Amino acid sequence: MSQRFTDGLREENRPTWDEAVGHRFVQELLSGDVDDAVMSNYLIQDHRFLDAFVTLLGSAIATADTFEARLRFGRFAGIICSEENTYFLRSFEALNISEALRDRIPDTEPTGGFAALMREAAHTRDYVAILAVLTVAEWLYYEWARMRQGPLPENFVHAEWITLHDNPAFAEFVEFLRNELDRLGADAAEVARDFFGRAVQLERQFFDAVYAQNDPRDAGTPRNTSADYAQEEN
Ligand SMILES: Cc1ncc(C[n+]2csc(CCO)c2C)c(N)n1
Repeated sequence: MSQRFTDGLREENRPTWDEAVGHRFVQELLSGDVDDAVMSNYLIQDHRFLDAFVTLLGSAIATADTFEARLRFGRFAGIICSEENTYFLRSFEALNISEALRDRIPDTEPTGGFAALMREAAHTRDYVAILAVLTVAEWLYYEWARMRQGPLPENFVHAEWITLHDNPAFAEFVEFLRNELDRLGADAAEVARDFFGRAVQLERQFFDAVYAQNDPRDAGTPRNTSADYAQEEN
């Protein structure tokens, strides 16, 4: 049997893919040991990621070449715009992160890079480019979430972020995305490889960035001397 097109894409990006799936953040999340400051950094940035992601999903709804695919994207958009958003809001409350504080935290470079990539893919109006980015974002998360061997962490902030990406409905959606990209990608391989590869790089950088920052809950206090917050003085 010949290799799936999406398996080939992953193989081309294997080292970076594995660095993301096996990232320190993932390991600490699965064992329930992520520091609150790190989790806060992650969730603040990821909540913004979601905004551009929903834009990308909208473009998938608009460009899909079958009614069946359009319906699946539509149902998925419904879930993300409801349950997932409340997860973020409940987590921000548990971590004591107010909306005002979130507003003071700038985007990290990977957050900005991801938003730009997703907007670029959406703007192409090319279903293959859109699928390539969506597939990385979903498949890579499914791969790390299903690596868990021990019990779920007790903290809901950790546990729910794992179960959101490790459940039968999500697995089925990942399989659907891969099938779509398998079906259409080979005839537009350059576009698929370009967007897929850039998305994998950004996934790894996104995890790296959460360890490169201060505790966001210190934003605006003297300890945080980053020029990123200089605007606050004005
Ligand atoms: C940087 C980053 N990459 C991928 C995902 C995964 N993801 C984004 S939206 C969505 C759908 C519902 O969970 C999923 C799985 C993420 N959260 N953050």
